[in-house]
Amino acid sequence: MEAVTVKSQTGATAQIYTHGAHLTSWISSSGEELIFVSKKAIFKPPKAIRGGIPVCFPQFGKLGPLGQHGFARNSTFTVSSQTDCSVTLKFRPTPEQLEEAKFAHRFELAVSVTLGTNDRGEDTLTQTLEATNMSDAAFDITAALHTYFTVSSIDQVQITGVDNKFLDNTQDMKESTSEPGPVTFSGEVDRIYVKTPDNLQIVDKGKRRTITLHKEGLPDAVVWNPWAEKAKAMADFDDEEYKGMVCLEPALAASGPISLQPQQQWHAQQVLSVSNT
Ligand SMILES: O=P(O)(O)OC[C@H]1O[C@H](O)[C@H](O)[C@@H](O)[C@@H]1O
Repeated sequence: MEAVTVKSQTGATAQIYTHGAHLTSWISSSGEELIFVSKKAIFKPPKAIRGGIPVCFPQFGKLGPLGQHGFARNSTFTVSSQTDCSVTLKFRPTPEQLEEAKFAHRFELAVSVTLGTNDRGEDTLTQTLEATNMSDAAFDITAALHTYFTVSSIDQVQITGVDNKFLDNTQDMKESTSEPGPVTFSGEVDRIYVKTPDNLQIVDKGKRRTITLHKEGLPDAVVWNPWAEKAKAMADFDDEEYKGMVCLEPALAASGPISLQPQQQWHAQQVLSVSNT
């Protein structure tokens, strides 16, 4: 499978597969891998790669009639432009792909990844989505950047920025509440936090590292760790790997869908930055 590598001026790198415009690695300028990919991941289309950043589009999860997380992550993109530190990949489904996905509308989805630094000198990764409705009727979209972060140990991790109310996907999206304060992990977590602030953090005490996730156009945030039982049930995920990963996914999920009118464009992005504490 074809992949592109981009490099920042400070030596950070990222790898993006054309299959799904799927980012599978982001190595900081100090040489740390920040993204989790399962050692059992299957690199064979149309299967989505387990880990990295699957692009969920035009549907998040089961929030619509399509297959889980839509079909962009199962489809091959083409590289439309590239520089040393940036790449843009595009996907325009063919009539056959639309038929197979049972989706009636033509669209183009562009995914860009750009590496840089912010004004504090921290490594940044900016990932943008730009969708254009190329059909003559409106259609509904939900979406997510399903980001798998690698962590020292899940019991050393806290997610801050979300409040304590969420929809619990382990209980049919029941409205639930946790203790106030950061999210911690001691069992399966599969939650949609609706309309969160746009800055969220993954605080990894074990690695003494904080990743800040700034999102735009993606009002919700999904937090996921499958824990032991679900890990065992996934063929492309090793039984113990849940201890070394967490997903924090900026999403247009429960706040959606958005109706995209003919010729209308929709933009969204996440900017990840990393600091050592
Ligand atoms: O197995 P996948 O289709 O890649 O989905 C992996 C996970 O994605 C999201 O985080 C959902 O909230 C979970 O319910 C789902 O299990």
